[in-house]
Amino acid sequence: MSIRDNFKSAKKQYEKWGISVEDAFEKVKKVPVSIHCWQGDDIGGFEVNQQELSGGIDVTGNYPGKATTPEELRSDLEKALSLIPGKHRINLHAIYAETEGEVVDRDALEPKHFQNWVDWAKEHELGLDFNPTLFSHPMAEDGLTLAHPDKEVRDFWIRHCIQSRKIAAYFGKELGTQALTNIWIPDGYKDIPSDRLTPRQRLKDSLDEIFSVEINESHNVDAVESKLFGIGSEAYVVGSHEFYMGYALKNNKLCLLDTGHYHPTEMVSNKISAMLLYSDKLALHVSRPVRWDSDHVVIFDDELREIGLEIVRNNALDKVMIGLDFFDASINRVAAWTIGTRNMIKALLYASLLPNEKLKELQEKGNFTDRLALMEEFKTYPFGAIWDYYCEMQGVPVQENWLDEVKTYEQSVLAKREA
Ligand SMILES: C[C@H](O)[C@H](O)[C@@H](O)C(=O)CO
Ligand SMILES: [Mn+2]
Repeated sequence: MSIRDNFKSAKKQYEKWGISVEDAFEKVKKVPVSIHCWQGDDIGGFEVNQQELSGGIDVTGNYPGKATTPEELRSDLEKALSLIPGKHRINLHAIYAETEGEVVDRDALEPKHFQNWVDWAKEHELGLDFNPTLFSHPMAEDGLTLAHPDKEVRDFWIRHCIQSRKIAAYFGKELGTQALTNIWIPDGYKDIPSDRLTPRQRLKDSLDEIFSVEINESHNVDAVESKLFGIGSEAYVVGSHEFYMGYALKNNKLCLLDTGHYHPTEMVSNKISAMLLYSDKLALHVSRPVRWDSDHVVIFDDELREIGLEIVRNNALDKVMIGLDFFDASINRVAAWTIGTRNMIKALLYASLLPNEKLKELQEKGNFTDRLALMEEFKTYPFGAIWDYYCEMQGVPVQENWLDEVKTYEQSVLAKREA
């Protein structure tokens, strides 16, 4: 049977429940996923004085073919994008600036240092998002940045964040699509602090200073990303969830929830509806923590499906800004992007093909037997045939056929790069 024949027969099964597959396609097709550039080079970046990765995050693996220039990274992204259905965004970190061999410190970065990215994004009709990089830098050596006791250090990072927002606003203006600037800082302590309040007070003051600079909101929106712990900040993280949730609500900023930044049994899917009751928008870093914030490639697992469901059934596709954040250097990096991003989109399509209204109704009536039965049965509905047809319609490889393209790219491009 052809992809189309499989699709036609699968579609009938969903239609039994009044589910329009075409409507689901239309809905999902419009959702941009912000694809993080840093999977392509293990968060190395292109600074002239490149520093070791710091900030309590780690990339493991040494798969050959890592991008070492902006051109290589963009070429790898293009390859991945050609295998992913839909139109998406690319998420940059400040360390991906191109300064033509000149040493430009982070607090002096300007939009012009990202002009190549903007030109490339225009050419490929992509939106761009941005992150100031408050790690892998001598000024972040002791693991403290915006909450540092030394005002000179704080001021340096405040300037960097202000510049970052200006860069993102430039992206938004040039590309005609609002950029998201997400601030994540590593600040914390390895061991039990004797004062939790003072660093948090300093972080609050630093953020106030950063956001006191007015930026055109139609070009840029700001988010703050919390974390539970990192390597070297096991006992205390200044920017905890409660800290940023309070800050974001009070100051009209977006909370960014990274799925790897909570206690292992605490699920981001369970937070979305609660947070959307109090803020119009929310941002995500979809990742896969394996026992810790390990940033494994996103797979089509229970939590990803649940995140998709929470976004879809609460009509929040335009309220939740979906970004990815994983980095695996033990596998082909183009494949990593392709797997993780296809899975994210797959989860949204899966969620759009559930009888969500009926399931809500069953819950309201207290009919938990039917609710569970249907939710379980739908897991083995012929979703694969629908997904395959969606990929075909979107002009990207069906099933694992994309892997052949990655292998060809590996042989013809990645394998020729210097180790
Ligand atoms: C590159 C990092 O993953 C990113 O800046 C941050 O979002 C994070 O999740 C740190 O754990
Ligand atoms: Mn993150």
